[in-house]
Amino acid sequence: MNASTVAAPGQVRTVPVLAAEGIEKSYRHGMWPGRRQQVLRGVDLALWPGEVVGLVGENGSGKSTVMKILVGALPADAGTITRSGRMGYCPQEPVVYERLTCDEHVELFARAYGMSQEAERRSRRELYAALGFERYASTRADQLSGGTLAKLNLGLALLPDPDVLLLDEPYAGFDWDTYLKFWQLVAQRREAGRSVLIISHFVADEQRFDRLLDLRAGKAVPR
Ligand SMILES: Nc1ncnc2c1ncn2[C@@H]1O[C@H](COP(=O)(O)OP(=O)(O)OP(=O)(O)O)[C@@H](O)[C@H]1O
Repeated sequence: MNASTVAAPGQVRTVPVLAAEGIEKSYRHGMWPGRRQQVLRGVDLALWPGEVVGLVGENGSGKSTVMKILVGALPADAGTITRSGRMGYCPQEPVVYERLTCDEHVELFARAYGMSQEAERRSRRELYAALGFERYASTRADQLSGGTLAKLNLGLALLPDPDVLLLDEPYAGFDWDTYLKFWQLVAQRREAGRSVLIISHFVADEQRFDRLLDLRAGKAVPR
């Protein structure tokens, strides 16, 4: 697959914001060099502007491994990744600092992203409102519930308005109201031409996705 020439279904001459071709990955287990577990056996996928795609697979099928390779947090054994936009990544386990409040996290991440104070203020207001956790603005991370921590995790990935948002099991800890808010947010991003890749071991609402891929036997198979 060539990221610059392949057209999305129904689209002509668009460039994917993220493309993976022939991704392979194995992990070594134990001390013996021969004991390797081949997890990915040639994963191909492309994410187009304005698309919401689901990558679905059973526990242990390699979803988080794909995600980490896509964001560059883990090297692949073989294959290529092409990225053409700003990436936002929301890992399965929130990476936060226990002693910092939600507001302090936003400040820290906004500075790391190089955002202006005005952009930070606007983005913070929008995210707190969209996910409904403004009342926890001054609460330390170690005092947040699991669901609110998941909202902070998602909010921090969304802060710089990335072209591509990669979410690893994003709604596992959400209550129903937050689940619906989450999908509103995803729909807004799609309308704005942003792309979202969601990985999960289950998909309850297939119609909310533009496409689904099943991760099976180390490959991503269109459903
Ligand atoms: N760092 C590692 N070292 C060795 N094996 C690993 C490592 N990370 C993952 N694995 C193995 O690779 C396989 C795929 O793991 P991965 O976490 O990518 O799957 P997953 O589909 O995200 O699973 P889950 O749905 O349970 O989160 C599993 O068998 C796991 O034990």
